[in-house]
Amino acid sequence: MRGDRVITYSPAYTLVPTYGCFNRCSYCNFRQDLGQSPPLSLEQAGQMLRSLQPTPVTEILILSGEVHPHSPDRPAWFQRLYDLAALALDRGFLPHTNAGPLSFEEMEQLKAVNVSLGLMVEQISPRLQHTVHRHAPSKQPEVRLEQLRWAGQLQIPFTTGLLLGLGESWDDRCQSLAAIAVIHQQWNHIQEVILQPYVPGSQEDWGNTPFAPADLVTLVTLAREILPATIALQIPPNLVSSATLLACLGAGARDLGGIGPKDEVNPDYSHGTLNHLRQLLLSDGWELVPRLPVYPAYLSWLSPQLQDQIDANSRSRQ
Ligand SMILES: O=c1nc2n(C[C@H](O)[C@H](O)[C@H](O)CO)c3cc(O)ccc3cc-2c(=O)[nH]1
Ligand SMILES: C[C@H]1O[C@@H](n2cnc3c(N)ncnc32)[C@H](O)[C@@H]1O
Ligand code: MET
Ligand code: SF4
Repeated sequence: MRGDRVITYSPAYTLVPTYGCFNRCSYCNFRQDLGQSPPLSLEQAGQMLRSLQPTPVTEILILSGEVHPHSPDRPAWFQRLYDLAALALDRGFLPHTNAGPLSFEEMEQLKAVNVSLGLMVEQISPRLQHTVHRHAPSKQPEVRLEQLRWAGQLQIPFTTGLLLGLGESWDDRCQSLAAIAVIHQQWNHIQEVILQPYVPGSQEDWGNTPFAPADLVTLVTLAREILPATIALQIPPNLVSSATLLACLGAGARDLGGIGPKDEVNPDYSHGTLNHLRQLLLSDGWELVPRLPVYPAYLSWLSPQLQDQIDANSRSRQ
């Protein structure tokens, strides 16, 4: 059954350095106003990591609200991102950070303590800067695409994706995918593309209609045509029905992303049990298999220290 019937997921736990964010994306269920969210201390993180040590978790997803690039608070905010990733590594986990746009130097520093980094392109249509991203300077398309280029230059295995249902057209979606494909062509660093449907949550003001499930299946088909075959397509299983998930797999999606106790981005939609997912996939002949937050093709890009850590990690979990 192995081979072309395998679907992967990453056993993950999410650490949130801060929910405070200077952007206000209309659809966000995560952010708090700056100063309202006490930062996660290294002591708290250390305790949490200790409690995760006997579990199958390998990935620590570090997902953060953002401080303005020119704010005097930026260096302390960045230092915490760095320290949390270093701590997670030290405790035997593999960090993946998605904290919004970084400077080139910040990205270079995080490469030393993360096995991959991530940033959603979301959509490259500039029209959204006048609607859902009116108060979100970090979501300027050119800023996002520049992040992808810098990650390529730095040889950082990278996760990106589209956020769907923001008011974009089919042409916008295809152009966003094409922009990712063009950048990947130059550096070969995009390991996976997430197709993330907008679903309404209880913490946002926007409350738009959810992205249509049939359109998600169509988009998987289109993405498979636009992106090279080596890039995995990821569908978050907690945001779609069982039937839609199976249809997306049938259309070419091959990964379910990080699965853990809480989806911090969509806290109203918890992941079912792994057993339930495994059974569902099995009913269509798919085998659900854990993976690391770095895809195998990119291991040689990591520092010798990170490679050693991955070796130790796989030995301890055999
Ligand atoms: O549990 C989640 N994991 C999210 N992840 C983690 C993802 O599912 C994987 O665990 C990592 O990409 C590692 O392969 C993201 C990673 C990114 O780089 C960018 C966006 C996301 C979004 C989510 C998300 O909404 N929920
Ligand atoms: C971590 C990533 O999650 C996405 N994101 C933020 N809010 C939502 C939502 N309500 N639904 C789906 N995805 C969302 C953004 O694209 C962000 O970059
Ligand atoms: N703030 C970052 C982004 O939007 C990551 C977390 S979003 C909940 O890209
Ligand atoms: S989606 Fe990310 S950038 Fe936008 S408000 Fe939420 S935390 Fe901030």
